[in-house]
Amino acid sequence: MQLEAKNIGFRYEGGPWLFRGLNITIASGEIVGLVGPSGLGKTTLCRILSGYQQPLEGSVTLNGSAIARQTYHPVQLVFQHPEQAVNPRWKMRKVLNESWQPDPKLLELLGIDKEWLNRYPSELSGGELQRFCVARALGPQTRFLIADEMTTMLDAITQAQIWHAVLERCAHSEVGILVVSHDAALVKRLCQRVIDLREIGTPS
Ligand SMILES: Nc1ncnc2c1ncn2[C@@H]1O[C@H](COP(=O)(O)OP(=O)(O)OP(=O)(O)O)[C@@H](O)[C@H]1O
Repeated sequence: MQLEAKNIGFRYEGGPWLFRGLNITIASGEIVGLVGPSGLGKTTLCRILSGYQQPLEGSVTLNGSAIARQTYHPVQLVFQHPEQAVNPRWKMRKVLNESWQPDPKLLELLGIDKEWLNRYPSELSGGELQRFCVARALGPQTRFLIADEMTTMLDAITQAQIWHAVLERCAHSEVGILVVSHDAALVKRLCQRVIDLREIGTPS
């Protein structure tokens, strides 16, 4: 299976083109890095790949077909700020089970304490909350994971634990991963190949 962005272009209203004619392909089971200086459009590209934003030009397809918008999205995005990704009025049990019921083994792998399920998001640390966002994104229908600075805010131990869990799960189900990070060492350690946005986006 392939996630493919073809000839995509995007600009925010009134702003310059962030990229045009951009092509990127990720295959099942592949771990690809995406790097580039701040403000170039990495997060915007992640939002386009995962269906949160529509490109102004070009298309994003899965095995050549458009991705249905109404159903569980096979391209899941986890970004840097988990507190912005959850409903503050829901307890964590409801947040966790929003789109699928993660199995106990995954919760254990991610170090999710059962006691946290009865708390509200504001009663958890950023690292604890991010574990839930990762679990939520790894449903059986997930084919690609877009990790946009997913562990940037976290300490080294939490970062290692989360990536260990993600790599194990994704390898098992051949989920392809796009790792967006300013941490060059992390990208080098995790990724089979690395794309520099400066080399694929050609604003004009
Ligand atoms: N909703 C928006 N409306 C207008 N401009 C925006 C919006 N979101 C982002 N931008 C602008 O688009 C550009 C690209 O932003 P984006 O967050 O995609 O970059 P980035 O490469 O991910 O940056 P960083 O590495 O700092 O996270 C920036 O100049 C930003 O100010």
